Amino acid sequence: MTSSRILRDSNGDIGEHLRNHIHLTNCIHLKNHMHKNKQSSVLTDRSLLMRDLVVLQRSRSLRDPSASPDSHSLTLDSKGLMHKEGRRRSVDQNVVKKSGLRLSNSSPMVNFGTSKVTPSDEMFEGSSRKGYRAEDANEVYSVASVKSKNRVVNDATVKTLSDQLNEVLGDSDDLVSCKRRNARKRRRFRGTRRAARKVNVRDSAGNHKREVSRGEEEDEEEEEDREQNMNRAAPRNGCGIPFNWSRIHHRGRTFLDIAGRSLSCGISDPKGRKSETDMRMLSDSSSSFTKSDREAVPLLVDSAGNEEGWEHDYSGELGLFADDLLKNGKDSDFGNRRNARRHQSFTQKYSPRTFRDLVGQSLTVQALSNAVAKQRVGLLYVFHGPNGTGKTSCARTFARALNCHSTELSRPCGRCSSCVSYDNGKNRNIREMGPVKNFDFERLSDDMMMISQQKRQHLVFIFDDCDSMSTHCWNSLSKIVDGAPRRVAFVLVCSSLDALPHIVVSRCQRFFFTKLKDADIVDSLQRIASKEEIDIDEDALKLVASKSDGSLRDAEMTLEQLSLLGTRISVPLVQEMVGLISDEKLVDLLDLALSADTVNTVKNLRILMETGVEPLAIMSQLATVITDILAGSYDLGKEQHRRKFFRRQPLTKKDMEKLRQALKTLSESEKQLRVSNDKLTWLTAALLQLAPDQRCSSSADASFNRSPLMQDLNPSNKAAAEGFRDCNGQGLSSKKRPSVEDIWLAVLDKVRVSGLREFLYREAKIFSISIGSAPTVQLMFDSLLGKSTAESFEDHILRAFEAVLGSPVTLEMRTESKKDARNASLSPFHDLNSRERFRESGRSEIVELDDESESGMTRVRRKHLEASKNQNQNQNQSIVRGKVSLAQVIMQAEGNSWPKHKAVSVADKLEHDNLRLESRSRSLICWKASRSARSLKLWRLKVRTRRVRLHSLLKLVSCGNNLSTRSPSR
Ligand SMILES: Nc1ncnc2c1ncn2[C@@H]1O[C@H](COP(=O)(O)OP(=O)(O)OP(=O)(O)O)[C@@H](O)[C@H]1O
Ligand SMILES: [Zn+2]
Repeated sequence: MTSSRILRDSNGDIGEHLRNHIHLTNCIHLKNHMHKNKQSSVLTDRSLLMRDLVVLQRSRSLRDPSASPDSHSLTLDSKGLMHKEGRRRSVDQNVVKKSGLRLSNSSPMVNFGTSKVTPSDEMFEGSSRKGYRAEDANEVYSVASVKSKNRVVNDATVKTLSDQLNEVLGDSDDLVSCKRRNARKRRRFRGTRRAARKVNVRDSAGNHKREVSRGEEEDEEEEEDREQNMNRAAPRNGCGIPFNWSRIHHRGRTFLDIAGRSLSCGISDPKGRKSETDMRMLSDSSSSFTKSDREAVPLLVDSAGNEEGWEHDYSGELGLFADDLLKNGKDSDFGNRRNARRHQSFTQKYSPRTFRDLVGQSLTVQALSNAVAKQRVGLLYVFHGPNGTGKTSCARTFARALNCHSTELSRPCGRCSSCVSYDNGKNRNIREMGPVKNFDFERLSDDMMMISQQKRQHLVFIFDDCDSMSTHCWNSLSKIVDGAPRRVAFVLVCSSLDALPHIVVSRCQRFFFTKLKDADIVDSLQRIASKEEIDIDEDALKLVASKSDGSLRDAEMTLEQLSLLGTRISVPLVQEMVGLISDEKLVDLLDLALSADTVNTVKNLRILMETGVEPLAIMSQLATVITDILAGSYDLGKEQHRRKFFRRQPLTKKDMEKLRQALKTLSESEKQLRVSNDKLTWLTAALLQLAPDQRCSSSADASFNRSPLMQDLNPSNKAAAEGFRDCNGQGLSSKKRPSVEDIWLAVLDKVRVSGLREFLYREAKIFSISIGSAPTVQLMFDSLLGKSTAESFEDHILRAFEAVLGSPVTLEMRTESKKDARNASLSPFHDLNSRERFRESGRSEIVELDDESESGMTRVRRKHLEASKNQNQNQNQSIVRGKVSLAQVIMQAEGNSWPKHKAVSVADKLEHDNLRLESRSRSLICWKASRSARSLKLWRLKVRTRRVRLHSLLKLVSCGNNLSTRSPSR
């Protein structure tokens, strides 16, 4: 009953036609006829038929029932289905019986194929095929049936059609001549498969772009051209499905190949291919490639057939094509295909298909869609901009729009034959080249000529990552461009124009693809998340967006990764997944830094770094957190109790100002961090600068302030720094300024070996300490012997310094130069031992090395000088004799109310006597030391110095202003 319904075609002849196709392939064929006759009465049975076809198809994978006494005992995967679809099975039998073929009696299923072919079959098949030449198509099925009857199949392995095909191809080892045929067959088959593959490749994200080997493409083209010619010879009234669909399942021999190519199915298609729906089934019918394309068009499309529950129930080739078809059937931007057999990444699945789908590139989209609408198409386009912003997708959309046939819908419509053939990877008017070095443009001239004969068609070449093209390649492009006919366009895609030759770029319409705004990315992600039913917090989406740096592709990839976790996606989860530090930890770190807790800041930072997070990432996250706090969008309430700086809520105006300064410091340091090889040190230094008190003072001051020393020192020792002021003239609390002696005592205290401690106490003194990004300590010894003794304990000494200063230290040991020694002997203290001299020295001189490469992180050198007991009295002398900065002179001038002329003359003297203003760095070096030491020092400074910083110069100038404007009043 049902079978008769199936066979009843509105034209009355489909049943007859089907007799010619009792073969799996023809199930597909049959399906196509069903599809084509949508309006016919068969329509109502389509879904039923589809199930039948699936059953038929499955039967290919079954054990050959002829080997089994029970022809109806179906096994393996189709078993369940067969039980369920028992009625359908009888239908199939009827179909077969009605066809009146010489089929096996054992089971109708047998006739649709077997899973294993033996060499004897090969021979048999070879001979039986001979008969085919003289006979009509029916005979093929006779052959098939006889073949199946004679098969001895013991193999119960389920094989897909492609497996079987491969096997068939592999079987032909014995015949050399077969190999070539098979190779060709394989290629042809690959051609059909490529339709499927191409879609994937082209849809893929930029990183999976298709790389076309020209040679391969040419081969394919030649092959297709041949087919095209053959197909032209086929009867025009055929159904359009070349017979070689059957061929691939029949290990065709050479003559069959040829016959297959030239034979077209004999059924006429009364409705033709005019309707839009039918056009979707075919390839680009208006192009000259129509007929060759047609054969690779998947045949199993039917929206009615795509019922839930079995739409992906196909296996083997049928499944492959059905899957492709389902995919291609979706012409909207967001498909909702579920349970897809082959996984598509989000970037493939949600790749923009129309201009409307392109996010955040409105100007480009507007210009290009207008160019399409007004037919004002240029020859050369270049799409450039950051990665993952839609350049390639836009190029494809543009190419599709240029070739789209639709007059009603906005182009590209996704429905016309051109659009569909593109989706199937068969539109040869759109050529996409992956990153290529060389490309033979001259070979395109034929294609170009051809396109000029096709109406309303454009030949579009997309060169992805075109910056990889060689000079030769560019030259030939510019040559061909001059003579290119109308309706040819080249779209060059690259991230930067820099690598492209000007001669080409200047002839291009240039479209810059901006980084996408976070809001746009969030919107897109939200759409995907709801389509994919991903449970994700909005804040988490925002974080993903902000982390993807304007690249929607990156964002989509992250979302996909997160979706695999299978739980609700929250901010901390995202942070962990993308290697970010949780906000809580960041605020803790910020709190320590802002409250000048050096040791814990450094410790915490190290712990964070151990998780493998990048210093730059921490820095930018810190900046983000500060911005959030400033904007009031960060809730500090949660962990308030265990924090210092953030304990007070709400933050005062002063606190906010400190945060603002901290943000500024971080943003300045970020530039240095980017170019530095020692990012961690820079980050540490930057963090240590965040403490409010160090804004205009040096980082060293701050380091001292927060070093463990500060907790240990006896306040009475801290008087040494009294009178010192920072460059703004603001006095720093003496409590916060330990003397060098204090440091030395603390260090000695930390030395674990008591003999060593004694020895150092007697023999050594700190010559200088520079604290900043890379603290350096110079220890001075009285004798070479003392120095070499100390050197053998360098590790201990170093550890002691590091413990006190809270960061890695560079230790240099030296002996006093002869000159120093002579001076020392002349000095009133020469008879004192070093320790006593140390004590006597009293006050440190500070030299500011405002190294431009360390902008804002002024390195301070505390020098141990011969002290002057009467500071005022010996002021001039100490300036000249010691190492001082201009800033210090200014401070001194202010502190002592010098008259202007005195300050100026002292400054002048300084300039002449003491200053070395490095041309490149503006480092202010006040140096009074031996020539060799000086050159060493200068060399070290140069190493550290990178660029001139204007604002540092300005700072100097403003210091100078202070000197001249303030002093006169006194
Ligand atoms: N502007 C956009 N609109 C919509 N989707 C986008 C956009 N940009 C990127 N995407 C998503 O990212 C994927 C990759 O985009 P595409 O390859 O076009 O970017 P691209 O700029 O060419 O990148 P690349 O420079 O790395 O090749 C797309 O498939 C899409 O899912
Ligand atoms: Zn279209």
